[in-house]
Amino acid sequence: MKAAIILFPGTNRERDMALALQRATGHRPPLLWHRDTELPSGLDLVVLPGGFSYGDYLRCGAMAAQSPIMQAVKEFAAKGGHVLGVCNGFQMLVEAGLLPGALLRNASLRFLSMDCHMRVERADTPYTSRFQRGQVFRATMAHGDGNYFADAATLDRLEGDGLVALRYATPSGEVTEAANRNGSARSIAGILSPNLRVLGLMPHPENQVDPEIDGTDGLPLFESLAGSFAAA
Ligand SMILES: NC(=O)CC[C@H](N)C(=O)O
Repeated sequence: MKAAIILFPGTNRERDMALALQRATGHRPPLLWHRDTELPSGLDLVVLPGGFSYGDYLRCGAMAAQSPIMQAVKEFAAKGGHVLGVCNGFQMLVEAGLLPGALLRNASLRFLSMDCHMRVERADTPYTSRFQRGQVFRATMAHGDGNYFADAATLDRLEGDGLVALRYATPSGEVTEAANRNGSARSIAGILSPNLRVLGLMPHPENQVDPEIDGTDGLPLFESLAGSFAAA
């Protein structure tokens, strides 16, 4: 799998993301600067990592979505390329119109830095094939604006088309209000594009990829990706 990670001013999770991808694929992806206008040829996956791009002034991700590289990312996605956005990267994907909805301020109006659990809603996607459907995994959330919002028609379409990839849940897999710490609509933690190739999620699976640091709950996501390209 040939992946690249895009760096914006204020991105801070690119190294963790590179290590997670390296763990799954055996090689370290290059970093691209947001002012680049082209993606390397033969790329399989573009990653928009977390952070505080442009200091979160305006809305999180709104300015990054206007960066020169985003035009190339949109073209890449339109041609069927895989794009993963985590946290600030998810915010960029919605700001760029690659995924629907918006990430509002957390319902508590507080920045949340804590572990959460997510339930895998479908395991037949390039990002989740190494999980079981209904499996719960732990990840770290660290965001001020992670409260997923979309109008009822959009939420119904996402649900009806099976595009809700991940939902906040208890460790035993129940979707409860208490498990949904940021107040997201329908407890949505991550959504997919209709072709299942663009995934945005708020928690950080790249935090849990090393048994010696904080376990490997997030590793199957990266292994799923690596596996889907190895099989291609
Ligand atoms: N860790 C992140 O990517 C945080 C995203 C964004 N800065 C927020 O606070 O919501």
